[in-house]
Amino acid sequence: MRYISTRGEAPVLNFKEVVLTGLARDGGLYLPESWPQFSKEDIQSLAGMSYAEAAAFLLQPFLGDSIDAADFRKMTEKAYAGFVHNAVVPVSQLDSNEFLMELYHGPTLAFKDVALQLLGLLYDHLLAREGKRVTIVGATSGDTGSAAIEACRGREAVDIFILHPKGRVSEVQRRQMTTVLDDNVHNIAVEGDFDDCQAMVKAMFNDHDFRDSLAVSAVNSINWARVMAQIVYYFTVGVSLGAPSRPVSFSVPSGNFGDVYAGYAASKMGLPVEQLIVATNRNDILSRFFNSGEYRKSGVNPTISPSMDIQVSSNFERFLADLYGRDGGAVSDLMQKLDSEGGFSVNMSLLNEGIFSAGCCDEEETLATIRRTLKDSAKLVDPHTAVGLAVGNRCRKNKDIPLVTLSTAHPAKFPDAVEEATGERPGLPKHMADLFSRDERLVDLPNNLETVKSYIKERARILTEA
Ligand SMILES: Cc1ncc(COP(=O)(O)O)c(C=O)c1O
Ligand SMILES: N[C@@H](CCOP(=O)(O)O)C(=O)O
Repeated sequence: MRYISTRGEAPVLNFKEVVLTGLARDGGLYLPESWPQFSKEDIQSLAGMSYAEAAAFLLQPFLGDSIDAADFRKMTEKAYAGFVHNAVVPVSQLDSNEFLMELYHGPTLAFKDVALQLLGLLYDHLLAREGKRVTIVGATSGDTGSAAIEACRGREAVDIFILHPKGRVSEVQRRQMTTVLDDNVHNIAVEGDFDDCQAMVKAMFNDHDFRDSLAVSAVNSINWARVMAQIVYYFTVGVSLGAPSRPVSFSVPSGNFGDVYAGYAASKMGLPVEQLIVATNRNDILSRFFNSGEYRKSGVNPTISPSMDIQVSSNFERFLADLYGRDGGAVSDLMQKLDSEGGFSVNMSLLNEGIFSAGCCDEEETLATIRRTLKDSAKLVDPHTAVGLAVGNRCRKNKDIPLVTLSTAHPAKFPDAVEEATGERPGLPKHMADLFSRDERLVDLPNNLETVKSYIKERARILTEA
């Protein structure tokens, strides 16, 4: 499998290179040159497989000859061994044809673990073989950071620097990151919002001297391996609800457009998907786009679903690349317009035939949905999941087709919102019970690219131990 940049100007890479590279050198994102195809029989065969087996089976075509199949199979087994539920991603039923995909049974209680537990092992495997080291630089609105830190802590070949928007993640999310005291872990609280953090990370990749001297790599969904690993659960859950014999719809709480893009990839690979519903909080650039064709930035508003407080969605560029027939020049022009004019429009006729629908959910509806889900289905959900449930119900076109809402985080990560909605304060699981008494280590830095770069350069072992 070969990987090309959305902007068409960066070198074509193989899987190993794409995992270690992160953002393409032309500022674009890598994506596979073509989508692997799975027949009905292939998809049906997933029914008899464990999650780890299904992951190895579905992801094999993306690896090319970068990783031996038997080695990769061992990696998927190890990656998912730490999930507390044997099914890894179980499904629960809320109503007659409504389901929750429970993505929060990994070590940090959010869907990010599904991909990052595997990515940590991929780094080990690919770096050890060549005796290399990388400096990971990532941005988080709360969940990617802790999942990436958990996956990379203590790894000799990796230093990890995570930027989060100061005061804009939940206290549980912050502590999950800042109480990891391994020497290779660095937490930076930036005076700004998530978009500022993500823009700084991208700027570091676009500074070629900086990225080359530090061997900068990415744990955000700009790294293709992140999106790739997220494709698997659409298939396993789809099959458990009758695919490939009948289609399934998914409602996906969305911010950076990585998770829902993985669902789109699954449909391109052969999974029968009726609807992919993009559910946003009041940071609604994606919902506005799918309903009007206009993609236009506005300021980020803090909400009770803080991990989706995003207005510039990284993976949207991957979707644009497909929308424009992989025309790198057209994608570059649109991304340039986004920078210089704050937005752009696409012709609605390009979107009308697609499987996407979209909507947004305000704070009141989010709280009401948490409350109603507990009352009607005896299930406590987090605010991100509630956004998915509310919008999914509004945008659903056919009630005979199963609707699966992705439950992207455990309610205990957002205890204040859940308590406000229901009066119940969800407790942390045993392995995190002492989270609030652990020591924290982090640094506060201004929203200034050069200051953050200097901080990283002074600490990255690839430079200090050279
Ligand atoms: C709990 C939770 N739900 C939903 C999302 C949105 O996912 P994506 O950024 O892939 O659209 C995030 C952040 O990524 C998240 O942490
Ligand atoms: N919601 C995310 C934001 C980063 O998204 P990513 O999927 O690109 O890593 C978070 O919780 O950090």
